[in-house]
Order: sequence, then structure tokens, then C-alpha cells
Amino acid sequence: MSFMRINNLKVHFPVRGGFYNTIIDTVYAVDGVSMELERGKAYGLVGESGCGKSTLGKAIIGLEKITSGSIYYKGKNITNKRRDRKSIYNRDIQMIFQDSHSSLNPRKRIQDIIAEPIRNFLNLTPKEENRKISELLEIVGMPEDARFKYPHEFSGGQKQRIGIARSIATNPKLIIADEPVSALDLSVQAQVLNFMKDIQDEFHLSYLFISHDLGVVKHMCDHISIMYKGRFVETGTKYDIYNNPQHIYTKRLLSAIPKVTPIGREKRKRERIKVEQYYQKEYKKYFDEHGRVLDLVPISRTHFVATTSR
Ligand SMILES: Nc1ncnc2c1ncn2[C@@H]1O[C@H](COP(=O)(O)OP(=O)(O)OP(=O)(O)O)[C@@H](O)[C@H]1O
Repeated sequence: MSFMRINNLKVHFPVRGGFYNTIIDTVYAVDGVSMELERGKAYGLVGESGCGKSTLGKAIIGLEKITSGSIYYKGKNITNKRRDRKSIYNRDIQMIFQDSHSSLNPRKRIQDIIAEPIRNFLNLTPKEENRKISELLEIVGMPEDARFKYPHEFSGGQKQRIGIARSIATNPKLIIADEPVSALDLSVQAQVLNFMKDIQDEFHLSYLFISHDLGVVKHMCDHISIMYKGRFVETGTKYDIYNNPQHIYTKRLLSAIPKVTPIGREKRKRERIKVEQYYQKEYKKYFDEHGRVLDLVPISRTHFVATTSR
């Protein structure tokens, strides 16, 4: 059963300009997106820079005003509700950002950073709070004495772990992770991702994993949506997307994943040229005359593609 339902969500930004600073244009950052999230599952949101991934994540958590559409959480409509700092929704939905460095207050000790959501949402005595912070540090594999230090004393991977400790402090149901590892070295990326997987199992968490990297998403997610110009071009299980991609944009993204071996690279290059020709030829099946992504149509129970009906 889904615990969150997003219906036809739109987030449009007015662009102002000219002498009178009037609205001269609109950015359709998110332009009609629907999805259902289940407990314990990981969802991937993939697309190139500027396609609206972060805006969608921020709209879900309440950091961006929704233009139209609705969000239901546990059956309740919570769209643009003035969310009380202490509301259940704010406790249950947390976000991890790409840049843990700027999202951790440099002037605060780690224990105060982690304690912040605990103080907002849980009514603990100072002793209980202390114990909770120790527990959280242990879960994310940080030593106990880390609590007395400041963010600058840690590496990127460690800072991301501290960000994660803070985000799981209130026992959330969903974590929106916006490019959580893209600022880290490759070897550290794998560590943090594996660790995120472990805590997902342990706490039966759902993830909405935002990334431009199809490789990362493949490792983490059960269900994937490919986004382009504010809309989903294709959505399906990991198998649907990687083994049976349908939309020309998805195929293009997949053909851009680099291969490690020289033979693999050569093969990928030929594939890319073919996909590019196909992209130009088949364009009209997938976009309307204004270049807007068409509506999704089902091709199986789990797999949806934005194309002219077939
Ligand atoms: N506050 C804002 N005002 C005006 N336009 C905005 C605002 N926030 C985002 N946009 C625009 O909305 C579009 C989507 O931006 P968004 O940050 O969601 O993309 P993204 O897919 O997350 O990209 P990236 O991976 O680079 O973060 C972009 O064209 C962006 O310039």
C-alpha cells in the first residue's frame, strides 16, 4: 500500500524582468508529475541538470510552493498546508543534501547538529537525548568523541554520515536524498551508498533518490522515473528501465553511461551514434509540437512511457 501519493504536481516559477519588473516568462520546473511511494522501497529520480528533480524533491518536503496538484500523506491532503515545524509530516519526511558541508552549521558541535531534529520533534530528557546521539553516531559508524567536534574536522564522507545521522534522528519514513554522494570521491561514494542501503533495511525506510547518475540509481533503487523538462518520460521497475527501455530519451541516457573496458567503450560509442539517429527520427512519437513530453501511457502493470498511444 502506498503511504504517499503525488497527483499531477506542478511547480512553476515566474520570471520577472524589464523596466517594470513584470512577469515576462514562466519556468515549468515541474509540470505534471504523479507518483506513489511505498514503505521500505527506494525510488530513483534521474535526469539531466535543470530537469526539475530538486524542485520536485523540495516541493514534496515543503520547501517549494506547489502551483497545482496534490500530495497525500497517509491518506491526508497535505499540499501547501502551512506545515508546523513539529508536524508529523515534517518528522516523517527528511532530506539529505548533496553538499553536507554547507548544510551542517560550521559553528555548532556535531552533538548539537544531530540534536536539532530531536529537540524539535521528540520530547526527550537531556539524558535520553545524550543516549540517542550516541546511538545515532554508532549507527552511522562514527566514534563517540565525534560529538564534541565541529564539521570542518571531518572528511566529506564523514560529514555526509553526520548529515544522515541527523536525518534519521526522528525515525523518518521517507528520506529524500538529493545527489547525496556526487560531491564525494568514487571510493567514498560506494561506502556511503552501501551504508545508506543498510540503514534502509534496518529502519524500513523509503528513499527518493535524486541523481543525474543512472549507475548510482541502479545500485540503490527498486523503481525509477526518468525526468525531462519537468515531466516523467518513463517510469518503471529497475528491470523495466535497464532491460526494456522504451522512451528515446531513456535510451539516450543509458547509452551515455561510460564503459570501463576499451572494447566496451567502442561498442558504447557505436550504440550512441545509433541511438542519436533514432532520437532524431522518432522524435514526434515522444514529444508534442512544442517539444513538451507527452502523457505517460502504461505498457505493463509497472512500466509507463510518455508516447503517443500504441
Ligand atoms: N526559485 C527559482 N526561481 C526560478 N527558477 C527556478 C527556481 N528554482 C529552480 N528554477 C529553475 O527550474 C528548473 C529546474 O531546476 P532544478 O534545480 O529543480 O533542476 P535539477 O534537475 O535539480 O538540476 P540540478 O541537477 O542541476 O540540480 C531550472 O530551469 C531552474 O533554473
